[in-house]
Amino acid sequence: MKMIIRGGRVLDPASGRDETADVYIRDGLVSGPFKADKTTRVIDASGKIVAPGLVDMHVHLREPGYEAKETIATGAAAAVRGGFTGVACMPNTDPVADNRFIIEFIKKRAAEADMVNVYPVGAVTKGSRGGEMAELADMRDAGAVAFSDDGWPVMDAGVMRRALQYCKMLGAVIISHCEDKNLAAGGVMHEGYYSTILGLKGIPASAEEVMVARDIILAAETGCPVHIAHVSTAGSVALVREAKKKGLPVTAEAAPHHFTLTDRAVAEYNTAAKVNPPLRGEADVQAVREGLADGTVEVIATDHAPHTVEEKNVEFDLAPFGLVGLETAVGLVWTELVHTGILTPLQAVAKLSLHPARLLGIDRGTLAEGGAADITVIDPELEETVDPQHFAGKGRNTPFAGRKLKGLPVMTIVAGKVKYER
Ligand SMILES: NC(=O)N[C@@H](CC(=O)O)C(=O)O
Ligand SMILES: [Zn+2]
Ligand SMILES: [Zn+2]
Repeated sequence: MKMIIRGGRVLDPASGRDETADVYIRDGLVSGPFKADKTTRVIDASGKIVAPGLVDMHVHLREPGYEAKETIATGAAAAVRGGFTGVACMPNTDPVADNRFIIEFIKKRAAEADMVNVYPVGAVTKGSRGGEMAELADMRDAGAVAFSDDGWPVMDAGVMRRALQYCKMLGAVIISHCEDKNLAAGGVMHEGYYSTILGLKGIPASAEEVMVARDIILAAETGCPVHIAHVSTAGSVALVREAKKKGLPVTAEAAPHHFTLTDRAVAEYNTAAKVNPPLRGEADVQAVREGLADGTVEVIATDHAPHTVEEKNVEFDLAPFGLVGLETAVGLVWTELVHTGILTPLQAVAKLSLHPARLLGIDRGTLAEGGAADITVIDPELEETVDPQHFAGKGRNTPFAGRKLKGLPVMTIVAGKVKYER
């Protein structure tokens, strides 16, 4: 199958390319120019952005074990509808992805779904219980792209230090869910004005920040890279910024909900706004935006965390943490960051494709000739009101229902095949 995507604004952050051009696809790869014949599909992309396929380095696909929330197939469908050609899935499944057999199972399921590239993340510790280290080398060998106990922190600094040293040897990054369990204990939302008003137990900013500081100290001491998942506070952004200034191997990601919403979204005890780390205050949201703008936060990742309606439809205290993000991410990035001038389109695309691909060490995130034809086409002017009933994923737990978004994915191409078309 041959394809020509004509006349779009081609953005390729790897080369800084930003120009109106045609993109050619042949045999699943980006190719040099050729003449269209009867077998060539020609797509008119005028007025649209043509970007390397977007990579979400932080999603929860829930399989094995929690198939009522999501499966690899439904998560993959949500991904392509959201403009993503690749997703890295977290190991907090049942059983936990802490050995090569689960990693292989995930890859097999992903191949059967034949929709999107799925990059499994292996657990740092057995069962993600924070004690004994998991079989990292074995999982790496089976295809784990990174390691994380996401959902839980690695509370024991000694274990974290040893895991970092291992991961450096393996050439894989550790993705750290920064949460001091003692400081966060029992909290269900951000500790601040709204937690007081609502009478809900708060999670202080310090619960995140002491762990970010610890991980930076360990990265400095060992020289091993650490990636901070879902940064949510002004203090975390400042710590990462300082670490980078010192040249330490520290990177960070932010989720759309953390650069868009404050803890005010919880005000009607809306469990769709219950997430970990929690939605923070105004100054935190501002700081995350500044961190994105100045390059401190180089990745945007959704932390797509589907739960069933039944699980979320309970008292706020009892509801699970997490919200779905795959199908609203591009719209939120464009509406909140690009149309507002915080990021250029090229910067936004870099944070959604090239940067996560580089961190995971995968051969994606560029439109260079000869590479896999994973491509996302975005209409920056297209508007839509979020309606969770239209989601391809199983989760309906979004705090963005009814919100108007401008800038949406209109075509998702994986290895030269159109997997989503609006
Ligand atoms: N973010 C969340 O609120 N929940 C995630 C776990 C996590 O990312 O820490 C989940 O698995 O549901
Ligand atoms: Zn987490
Ligand atoms: Zn997560």
